[in-house]
Amino acid sequence: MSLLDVRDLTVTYPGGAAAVRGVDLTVAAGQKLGIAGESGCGKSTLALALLRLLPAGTRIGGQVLLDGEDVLTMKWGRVRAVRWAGASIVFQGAMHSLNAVHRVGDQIAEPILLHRKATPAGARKRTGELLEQVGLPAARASAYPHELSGGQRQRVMIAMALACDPRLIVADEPTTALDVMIQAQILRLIEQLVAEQELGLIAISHDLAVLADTCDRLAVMYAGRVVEEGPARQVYEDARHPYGKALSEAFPRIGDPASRFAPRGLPGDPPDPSAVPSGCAFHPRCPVALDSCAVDDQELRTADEDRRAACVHVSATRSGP
Ligand SMILES: Nc1ncnc2c1ncn2[C@@H]1O[C@H](COP(=O)(O)OP(=O)(O)OP(=O)(O)O)[C@@H](O)[C@H]1O
Repeated sequence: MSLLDVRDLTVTYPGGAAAVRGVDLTVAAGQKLGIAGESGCGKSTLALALLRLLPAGTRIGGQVLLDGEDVLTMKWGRVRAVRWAGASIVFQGAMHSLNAVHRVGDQIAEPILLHRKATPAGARKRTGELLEQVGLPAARASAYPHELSGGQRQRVMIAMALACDPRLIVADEPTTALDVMIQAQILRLIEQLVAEQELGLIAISHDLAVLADTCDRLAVMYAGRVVEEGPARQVYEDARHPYGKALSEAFPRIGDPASRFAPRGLPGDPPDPSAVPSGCAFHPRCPVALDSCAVDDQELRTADEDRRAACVHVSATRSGP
């Protein structure tokens, strides 16, 4: 059984924005899945739906099976426990997620006291261990968030996410606000923790190159759907869906000086989720769209062993459009 098994997940915000439209995903213990897509494609909504963190009135359909238990139908008391010990989220912008008036050690200790029923001394000890695990001295527990650098704060967020020994970490743009060197350090840290503890990881980013470097598998989202999925490097280097291709060409290719100087942009924007185009949602921006693409929607189908893509061209030729 997979650690996480998402089946036909749909999310519709109050007002009718269909931000996630029928997503299937699996993550095994020790596996790192990257989710890529431009801003507005539904990546954060998907992450929030996994732990039922969406605003009241949002309609969620499908199943989110964490160790076989459906998060979407469990009682709220159980959901709160699962949010720490089952799956934890590391958000972007640690400054906004940490409470400015409390010492970081107290913030890490809080879920340990609450969900692990630890004694204050036990929680303090565990907090020190967690800080060291993320590469900070245990004594930094007494610091306030503003006394730490951006990278250190993000390390604290990771320590907090690990506080109750979750099985799955969801990292939503965890390094976006950091400079490139610190980004790389934080990503290496997440990779190392995932490997050591056999955690599952969902890493969310608009940057396919970063995800290809960090993850085992990649799912590309467009207009609330996964349009392409497969082994990370293969999806990055040889995408089968025209959107995956455009996205990988929009970023400099690591180790390829020619493309570093000529990243191609992707004209237009993802659609408003309240008015998703008919047929394949990508057709208005697609360079290889057929007339039928405005009418016929495409399901994800096997493009090659271990790879899936939702494009009319995929079944026509093995190497795609
Ligand atoms: N509370 C809300 N009510 C209505 N629509 C929303 C709400 N939150 C997000 N949306 C819409 O849902 C769509 C998906 O947003 P989401 O934040 O999930 O995308 P994303 O791919 O994570 O983008 P980003 O990288 O900018 O976070 C967007 O069009 C957004 O405007």
